[in-house]
Amino acid sequence: MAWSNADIDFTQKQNRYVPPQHRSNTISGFNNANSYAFCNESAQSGFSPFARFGTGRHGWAGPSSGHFSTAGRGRGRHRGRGGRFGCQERVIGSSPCPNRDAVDELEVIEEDSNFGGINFDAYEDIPVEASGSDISPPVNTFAELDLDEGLNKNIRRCKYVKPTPIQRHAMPNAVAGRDLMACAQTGSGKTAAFCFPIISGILKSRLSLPSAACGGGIVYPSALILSPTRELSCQIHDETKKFAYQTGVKVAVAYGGAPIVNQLRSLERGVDILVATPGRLVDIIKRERVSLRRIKYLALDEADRMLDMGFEPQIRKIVEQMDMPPPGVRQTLLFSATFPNDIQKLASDFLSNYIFLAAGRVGSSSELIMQKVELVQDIDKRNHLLDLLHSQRANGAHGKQALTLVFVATKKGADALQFWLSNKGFPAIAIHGDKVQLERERALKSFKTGATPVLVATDVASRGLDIPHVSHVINFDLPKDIDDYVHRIGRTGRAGKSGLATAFFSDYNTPLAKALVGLLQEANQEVPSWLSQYAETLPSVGGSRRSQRYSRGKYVGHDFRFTEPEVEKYKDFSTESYSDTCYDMANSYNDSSLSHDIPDTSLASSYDYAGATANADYQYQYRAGNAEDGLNGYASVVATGWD
Ligand SMILES: Nc1ncnc2c1ncn2[C@@H]1O[C@H](COP(=O)(O)OP(=O)(O)OP(=O)(O)O)[C@@H](O)[C@H]1O
Repeated sequence: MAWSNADIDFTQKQNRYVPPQHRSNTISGFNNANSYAFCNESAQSGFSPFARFGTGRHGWAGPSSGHFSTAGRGRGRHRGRGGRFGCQERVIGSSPCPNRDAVDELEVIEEDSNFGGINFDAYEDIPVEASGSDISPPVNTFAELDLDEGLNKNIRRCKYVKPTPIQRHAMPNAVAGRDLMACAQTGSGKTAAFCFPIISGILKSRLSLPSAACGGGIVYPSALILSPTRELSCQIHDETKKFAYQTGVKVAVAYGGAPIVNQLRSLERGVDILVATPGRLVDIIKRERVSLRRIKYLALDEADRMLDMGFEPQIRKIVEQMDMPPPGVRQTLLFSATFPNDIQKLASDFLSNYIFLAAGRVGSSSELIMQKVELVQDIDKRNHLLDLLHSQRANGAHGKQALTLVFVATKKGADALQFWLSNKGFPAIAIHGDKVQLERERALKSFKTGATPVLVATDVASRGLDIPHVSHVINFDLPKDIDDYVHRIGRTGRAGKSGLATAFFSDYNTPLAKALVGLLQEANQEVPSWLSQYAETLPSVGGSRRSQRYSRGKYVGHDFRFTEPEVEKYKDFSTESYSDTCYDMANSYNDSSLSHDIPDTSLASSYDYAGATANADYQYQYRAGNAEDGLNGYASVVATGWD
């Protein structure tokens, strides 16, 4: 069902977003989730494809500036956990206990709380922006979606009682057959947001089409879900199988590093939904074991990653040159927690008349994650890490084994740190692109079960992985790109639970300072004064283009179609220009960080270059930069080790 202008209350004025802790009981804005409103002033004068939705009790009061208050973040109704990780650790170069109050007030929602452990209150106040034409209104319950009964049963089995904000908004539109570009914070339920509509659509079309059609040894799946890493594909496969349990919808997975024979065998049994990494998918298509000719649903998880750097040519090949029906014929669903403008632009090639959704600010980190940044020079990092782990061990973790995920820049660094930690009495295991798949799987399993409570990882584990009980993410080496940081810390603070993220900032991370300050402020986190000084006194000498969005004091917060320079081009689509705050055309692509002289500890950059597999098929050079598209900085970057 699409909603019309008549459903919209044009009378509301745009207000600033008021963080939950600053709200009184007086309700401002809209009273319940059934009220929709345009919050930008231009919308009041007539039609606009933009809508913003309140997602909870207080509704969306509409930020005019998009800046969240940097004041305290009390969430009174929850019990505290002061000292869980404590502030007793030695802090090098930063004031001790910079965020003690925040620690004390952090909520702890245990597994056995309502709704399968998800704390929906934590999401209630997240503003959702939707743009596009004929947007379906959000739902408050899964029942409103009119899903297949088998799927509904599985949703209940999974203890999904109520949809998260991104699910409330994305699902009705996806069920209505619309293409989506959807952005929501890490751990906020994006997987189900694209899985449920796909399963439901397949079940509904069952009446007219034979399932998992097979002909001449070739299978013709109806849905393809692509993700950048093997582990993430396995996870999505597991999740999708749970949701499709006993519905007759067949789900299979194909990913590199594992024997292809087994995967082909499982495909032979028929497949409706194929979850895959791009490299292995191309392989099985070339072997003529799978055809994409009947794809009705294409979902890209971590879509910005899939269309960034090394993956984009491969994705383009799969989507445009391998028999897949074109946009408009198939339905395309793109999801991620980050979506820089330049990638949005690229992504629009794969979409048709799509709806853009953003639950929270595009690229923002969850406020459920307490972020600490500490000034630690490279030479001190190991000892500092040890102090943190000792302190954590001393403080205990509610009788549960707290899992700590430590991100480093290089595979060598991961192995070395793992070995060193183990020798120091902290059982650790490493995961990176040089490990064979079996080792990677073992490492993950050992970490998940708590057998090895410290996982040292490169960025291969930074996106999408949903590991319960990861209570602390430590950026031993910070990534160069702020979006990578957002994904890394997003391995904690998931599904409404709180988490802690500590970053070791050294002089080499100077280019990230401004972006980090912006992100911390936006997420209501304490900004150490020394970090502000880095940001202010040392101008950003490069940094990735995405990092620069903060340094310019503006956020990528919106649908790129309606950011200033694009309005002309998309005139037919929108008669209004969007007057809200967050313009950021990615017009500054100079990424000198890629050519920086950087120490060995951060050599590999966030793309785990050295993870390059021997198979040349998996190595893609991003298109050589040219003055026209401004992508000079990305020439010669090889992004591998993911698939
Ligand atoms: N409606 C719901 N009710 C209860 N639990 C949910 C619901 N939706 C998702 N979850 C759970 O929340 C967790 C996080 O979900 P998911 O992995 O889909 O997050 P995500 O947004 O894709 O995160 P990332 O950006 O890191 O990939 C999962 O354990 C999932 O089972």
